[in-house]
Amino acid sequence: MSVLLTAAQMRAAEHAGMASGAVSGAELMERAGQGVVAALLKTWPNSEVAARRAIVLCGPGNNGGDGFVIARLLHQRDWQVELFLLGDSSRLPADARLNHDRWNALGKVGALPFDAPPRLSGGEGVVIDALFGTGLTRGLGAEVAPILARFEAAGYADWHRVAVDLPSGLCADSGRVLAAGDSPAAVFRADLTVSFHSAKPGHFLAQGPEVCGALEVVDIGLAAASFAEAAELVTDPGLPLGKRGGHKFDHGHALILSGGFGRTGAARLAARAALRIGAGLVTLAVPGAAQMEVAAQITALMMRRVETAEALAQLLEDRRLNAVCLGPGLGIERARMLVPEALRAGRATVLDADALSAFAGDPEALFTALHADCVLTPHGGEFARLFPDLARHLAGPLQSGPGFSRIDAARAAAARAGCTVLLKGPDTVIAAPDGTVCVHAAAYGRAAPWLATAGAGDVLAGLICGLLARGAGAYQAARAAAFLHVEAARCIGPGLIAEDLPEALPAVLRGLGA
Ligand SMILES: NC(=O)C1=CN([C@@H]2O[C@H](COP(=O)(O)OP(=O)(O)OC[C@H]3O[C@@H](n4cnc5c(N)ncnc54)[C@H](OP(=O)(O)O)[C@@H]3O)[C@@H](O)[C@H]2O)[C@@H](O)CC1
Ligand SMILES: [K+]
Repeated sequence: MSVLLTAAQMRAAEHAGMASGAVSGAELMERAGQGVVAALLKTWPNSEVAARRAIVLCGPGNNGGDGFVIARLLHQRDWQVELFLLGDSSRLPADARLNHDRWNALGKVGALPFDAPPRLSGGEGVVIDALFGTGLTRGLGAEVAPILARFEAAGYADWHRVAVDLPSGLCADSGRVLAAGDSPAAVFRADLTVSFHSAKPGHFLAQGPEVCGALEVVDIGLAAASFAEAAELVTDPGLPLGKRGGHKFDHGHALILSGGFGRTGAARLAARAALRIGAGLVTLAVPGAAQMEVAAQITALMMRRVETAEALAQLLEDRRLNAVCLGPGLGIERARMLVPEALRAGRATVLDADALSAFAGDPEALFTALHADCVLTPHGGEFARLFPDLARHLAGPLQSGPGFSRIDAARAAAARAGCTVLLKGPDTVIAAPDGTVCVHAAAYGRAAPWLATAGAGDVLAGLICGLLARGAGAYQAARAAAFLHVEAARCIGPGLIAEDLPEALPAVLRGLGA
């Protein structure tokens, strides 16, 4: 299992490693530098042959210390290296100071901010950003921002940009770019970010993937420390998805509530996803006026007429209906009427879209009715309607680090709601009320930009409902569905529309050995 370590957790892992006597700070720094050089040469093998020139920007802490190691290692490979330090070398922390002195025996230490733009003769090269890593506490102000801006100039267009641990300016915990007062937020825009031991939440959340470029995490010999509160990075479904025989009734019966005439498509998409992910039976609950429309569109799906809360209560007397999904295309009025009744019935329940927005005026009424087997699947806007205070914390400029993150927001929301919350986005966060949390990022090798399409959210809700019907717990169902949703999108690729997602599931499941 991969975990994402915050700056504080990373420091604790480092201290534990050093306190055990297994490794020294200087050794960790040496391995960090070696890891960056190895990743750099793996990414651009030609630069080893052709360019062999680097500008290294070092900051006043241990991130800068890594920069001194990188400069020395590249120098040993006959690279032309120019190095610049922000701050006073006598105030560097011990390991950084050691590596400063080792570099100083080989080459010059220029001062930052520099008077003249550094320029290694001719052609392209590599800029190494070792200004700030996990110790960044505030935005890059008037002293540092112009240094980075210099490398945005046309003369550096062909240069490769490598960030050490994190692009300077990016908050390790939240993936947000820190602001310095009213100045525009500044950040190093990397082509490659090389981090150590474990990825940080900031590599996957918010602006992280956009400014990190590619991400490599290198081993520096720290033992895997376990942090109960660390977020997991989702890289698998986490559930057995195969069917081991049995009758259709052994795989659950999902009930998807549909909206009225002309608004049934979203529920049909959700229902199709629930069926494809293996719910034994799926029934659409439809108002009378939409029955003809739905009947003309379905085959394996079943349909029941549900006009009122009483009709829903009656239907749910059938205990075989073990999972319910409300929201996609439901309509605000119908949601207000049906959601309380569905929650009263105590089934595993997914609430999405209109089922969330219906409670914008009175989120407390929803929180009181929810129970532990529920999953809320808000996107950013719906989240802000139910948790306006948490959304406000996420919005606007971040003035000091470590910053409030989508992990913090989803965790607080789940605790307040008393159920699983899946905060949707390319950086989806799923949190359980006990604080368990994971990040599912459609980023780097798993980017799925075509998933930003109408109806994709309805399919996600249907996948969760289908997995709930099959007996998965709320958190596990949401986690697995987020993974499968992106796998299905990646399976189709460009041109994807929401209808394709359920149809891609057989190939995805086959690929997973289900
Ligand atoms: N943990 C590990 O296992 C390993 C860690 N390693 C490396 O260490 C890095 C963490 O080092 P770190 O803790 O020294 O912090 P770092 O990011 O260098 O910055 C701290 C300095 O910056 C300053 N400062 C902050 N914000 C500022 C601003 N906006 N503008 C100006 N100054 C600002 C801050 O000043 P202060 O806030 O104290 O006033 C302080 O002086 C980590 O990212 C990794 O690269 C590796 O060697 C291998 C093992
Ligand atoms: K950096």
